Amino acid sequence: MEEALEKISAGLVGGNKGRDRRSAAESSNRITSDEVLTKPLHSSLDFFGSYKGKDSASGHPEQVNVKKRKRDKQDDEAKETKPVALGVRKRYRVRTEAGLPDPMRSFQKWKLEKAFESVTGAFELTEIQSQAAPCMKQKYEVIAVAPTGSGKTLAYIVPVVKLAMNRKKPLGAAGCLILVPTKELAEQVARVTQRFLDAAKVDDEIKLKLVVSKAHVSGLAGGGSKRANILVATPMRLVHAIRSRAVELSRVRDLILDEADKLFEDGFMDQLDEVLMATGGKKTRIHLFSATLPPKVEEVARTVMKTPVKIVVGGQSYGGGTAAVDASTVKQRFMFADGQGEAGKVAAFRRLLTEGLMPPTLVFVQSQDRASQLFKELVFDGVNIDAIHANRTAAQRSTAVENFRSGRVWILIATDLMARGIDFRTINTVVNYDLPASPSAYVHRIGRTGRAGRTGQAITFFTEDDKPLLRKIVNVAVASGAEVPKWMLDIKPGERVKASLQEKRQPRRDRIGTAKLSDVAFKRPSKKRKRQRHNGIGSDDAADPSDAADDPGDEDVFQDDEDDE
Ligand SMILES: Nc1ncnc2c1ncn2[C@@H]1O[C@H](COP(=O)(O)OP(=O)(O)OP(=O)(O)O)[C@@H](O)[C@H]1O
Repeated sequence: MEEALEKISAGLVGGNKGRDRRSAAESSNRITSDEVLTKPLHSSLDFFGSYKGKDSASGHPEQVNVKKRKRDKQDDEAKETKPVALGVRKRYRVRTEAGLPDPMRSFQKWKLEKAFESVTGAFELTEIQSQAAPCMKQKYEVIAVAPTGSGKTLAYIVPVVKLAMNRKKPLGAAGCLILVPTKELAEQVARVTQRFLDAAKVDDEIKLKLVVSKAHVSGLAGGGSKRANILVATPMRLVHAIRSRAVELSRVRDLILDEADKLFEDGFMDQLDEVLMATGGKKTRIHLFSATLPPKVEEVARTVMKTPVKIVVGGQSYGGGTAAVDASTVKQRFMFADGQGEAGKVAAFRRLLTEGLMPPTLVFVQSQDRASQLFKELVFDGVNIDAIHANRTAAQRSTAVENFRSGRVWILIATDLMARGIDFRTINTVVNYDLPASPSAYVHRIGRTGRAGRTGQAITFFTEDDKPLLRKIVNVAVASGAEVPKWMLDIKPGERVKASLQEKRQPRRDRIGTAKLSDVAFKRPSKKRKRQRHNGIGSDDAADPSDAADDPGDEDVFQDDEDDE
């Protein structure tokens, strides 16, 4: 990550100035990558981005821009008196900077409340929606950190649609670009956006295009992107489209980086750089949305933002960054599942099954291989089970997701491909069969349950080998209000040192199997049970072990799936 950040800071510093960016970077005013990484540009902001300085006219970027934006006063945001706005923020645990637009209570004044209601089934906005939407509408660049399942997607979709509706002259090219790390998430965001456009009855004027496959890129080639107002894309596919001149991004006014911290990781960095170069330079506002935000990502992102404002909902700090977890909706449990090595984990999982694990259940493992092995191990147990990871074809992944959504599959085994953004409202349980590789991976994985005000539970297995990293993850759980046994907080400091080394280097694990299951209190079902059909899963030579947690290389695998589409 460090390496990647240095790469982007070296490449991007000098500002997001579109095609003249390189020359700007070469100018004598250029900030070196060292400066970016060691000297916070916004040292006058406290941890949550509140302004601490005394002199608002001293060149502080947010303050300057707040003044400039007085011209927007006539905008039709819900205006509330100051004390009411403060009360709303306090009640909502929203931390933000002074002088920003007041939070909105509904989208009534934008005449979008009915569309919003028809998509969400709700009239009231969530915290992040109430604060991020008016900021985006008033043309700030938003850094939004809010819990998983708190409606961040519509927090950026609604203002972007409102801005497009207000545009007097068509831009003649996409005005909004939404970038997300996986194909599954892009499809979901596009689906939500299209539903919102339809419900708002603006689908004739505001066109959406999805760019996640070769076919999509070819479809854009004949000037298709000129007829699209909103593009939703994954980075690699978009880069292909840029290189083949299938898209025109110079008119992009709002660039939304959803799961922003992921997009700033190694595998995506060069692509992100290329996308930024193709967008509209100074005229492009960049927005970051995520439930987790490491400080270095924020620092680097701010170097390419012009009017950044930070909004944090219910955030806790972890490892110096911000994570938004809502422990009131996700009950977190940790289970020691060792004793028999990997067989101990299989036994523990079967115990959960016999005790009545609440489906639908999403089970996370650390690699494609392990997803295949666990599937093979459980497929005879009489539960409807499937697996999803980047080594399956696009069609297999879509079927797995569809079957899980519809309830035909109760237990879905997944790699971290499914850890971010994916919205299955009804997931009751998340099982971290393998400990996540980092606290942020933990936050995103457990956030697949307890969404949109529902409750759910997250059960995390760990073994002796996991103890060093466990402490960091337990810290996030505790900070979010979860209760853990005291001994977990007593892991020795020496082990904590090891944890920093081990992060992202997950332990080598034995193959998942039943070799030592003699002591397991679970009756294996008859072998006669018909084997579930499961294309592509379970072959020994199947997978590339590098389909590890948080591996942005997952996207590379997507590129090979064209024939399925
Ligand atoms: N105001 C609202 N009231 C109730 N439900 C809502 C509201 N806004 C959005 N939702 C619903 O909440 C669910 C989660 O929304 P969304 O996927 O945008 O969450 P998110 O914050 O982006 O989560 P993640 O961090 O996991 O990506 C969706 O099913 C969405 O329809």
